[in-house]
Amino acid sequence: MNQQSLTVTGKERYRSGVMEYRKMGYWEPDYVPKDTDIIALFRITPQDGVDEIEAAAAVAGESSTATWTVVWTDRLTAAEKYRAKAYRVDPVPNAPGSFFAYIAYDLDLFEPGSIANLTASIIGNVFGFKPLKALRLEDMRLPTAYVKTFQGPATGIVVERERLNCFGRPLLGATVKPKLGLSGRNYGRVVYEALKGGLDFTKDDENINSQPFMHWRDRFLYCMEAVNKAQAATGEVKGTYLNVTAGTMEDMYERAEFAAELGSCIVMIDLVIGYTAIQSMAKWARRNDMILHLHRAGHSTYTRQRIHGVSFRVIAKWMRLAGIDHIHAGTVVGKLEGDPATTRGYYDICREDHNPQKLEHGIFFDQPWASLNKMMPVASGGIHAGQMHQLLDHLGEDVVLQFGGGTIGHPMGIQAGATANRVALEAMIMARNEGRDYLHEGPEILAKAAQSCSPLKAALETWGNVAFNYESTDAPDFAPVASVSM
Ligand SMILES: O=C(COP(=O)(O)O)[C@H](O)[C@H](O)COP(=O)(O)O
Ligand SMILES: [Mg+2]
Repeated sequence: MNQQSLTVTGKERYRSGVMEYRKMGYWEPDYVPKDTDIIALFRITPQDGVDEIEAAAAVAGESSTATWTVVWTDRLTAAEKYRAKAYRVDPVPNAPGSFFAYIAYDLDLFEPGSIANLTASIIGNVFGFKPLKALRLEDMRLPTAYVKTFQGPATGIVVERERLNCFGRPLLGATVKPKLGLSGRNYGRVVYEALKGGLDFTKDDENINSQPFMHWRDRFLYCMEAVNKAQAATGEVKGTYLNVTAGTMEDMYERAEFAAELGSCIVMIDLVIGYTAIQSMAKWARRNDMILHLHRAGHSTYTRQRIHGVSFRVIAKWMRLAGIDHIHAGTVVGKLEGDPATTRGYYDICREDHNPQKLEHGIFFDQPWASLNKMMPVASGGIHAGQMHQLLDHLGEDVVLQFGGGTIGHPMGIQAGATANRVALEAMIMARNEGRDYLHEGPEILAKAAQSCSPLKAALETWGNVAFNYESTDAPDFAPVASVSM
């Protein structure tokens, strides 16, 4: 592999016509990234006959200053500085035809505090570029100087726990089911039963907005009545994520304001509303002392395949910058995609002050978070009480465990479903706190707790053996290798 600089200099560089990207200055193997540079790691799969260095240089070019031909107007700018620089290309181990390309971008290329601006460069035109068969954004290093231009999570894990008065255990939630079709009053009944039975939160599903069968105001009114009644009945702080996703920003603000007026401690949005709308809602949430929950609806359309799209670890980083408090981050054991090591990487991005490089979890760079609040990961999608030991082991304590079908589908009713989950969780936390090997003794711990809790007994009988054992499509297909330090 040619690791020499090929950049053409002097008068020749600006001769009109087409010049390879690597000759235009987008391939600089000697470049040492500055502390303030943004670094992107792409997995590139060039078309047959396109060499990897040219492909990497093209990605650097098309995601920064270049077009397909030489333009003399470059000379009116600090072009050497503004050009993104591909500085390292490694073959992906065990994946012939794929390469990791490291590209550094000067901080000046980006507007402070704007995910929209960042993404317009990094995942803009370049993903449709013909010389590439496929392109995947695997990871990014966001420098402190850039991180500090964002607000970060509106509330954060510490303050969320203080507001909820809940410490030392994962939070418990449930998604109201069926996803669509319930009237406001029946919907509120589901919320009340689930909260009264022992959950901390219930939530709207991603596609509940304001449909003919239940307009949003009805939902909010019945849900908050249920929250207030459940709080009075249990003496605990409860919440329900009111989904304020709507067709316009104005509608979302109107819904969020009504939620605040009714005393809700949390509102919810879907990833599909877009980065700018997400940032606006995060600012609103900070101004209004509101926890902001994000459902990642839509992400699998571009995060799931190893060779093309954007890794969810990058989306998680962008969302921490943008100001989300809760983010769906996978369950490992549930019904949706989730390789254990890769998922662990996502959770670390949400919850650590600083992420050290950890290739085995898909973390390619040291990532400082520069005092931005932490995001609470949410585990949701096909989980049930019988998996409590595995969930605690994989996901830790600062997480919302969210059982939709696994609460509402309980044979003895919704309250019983909630109680089964609360008892299973508390039994597991007690075992952990007593120093027991709860992962291996898990089934035994649950069986013992079920002896004095008939809802848990019924949950284990109904779902105890349900598992979703499929091969992951997003586990690394390469053995992690020690990387060269930058
Ligand atoms: O409705 C559910 C889960 O319902 P149930 O608990 O009945 O399966 C959520 O939309 C998924 O969590 C989304 O997936 P993810 O959290 O992975 O984004
Ligand atoms: Mg859902």
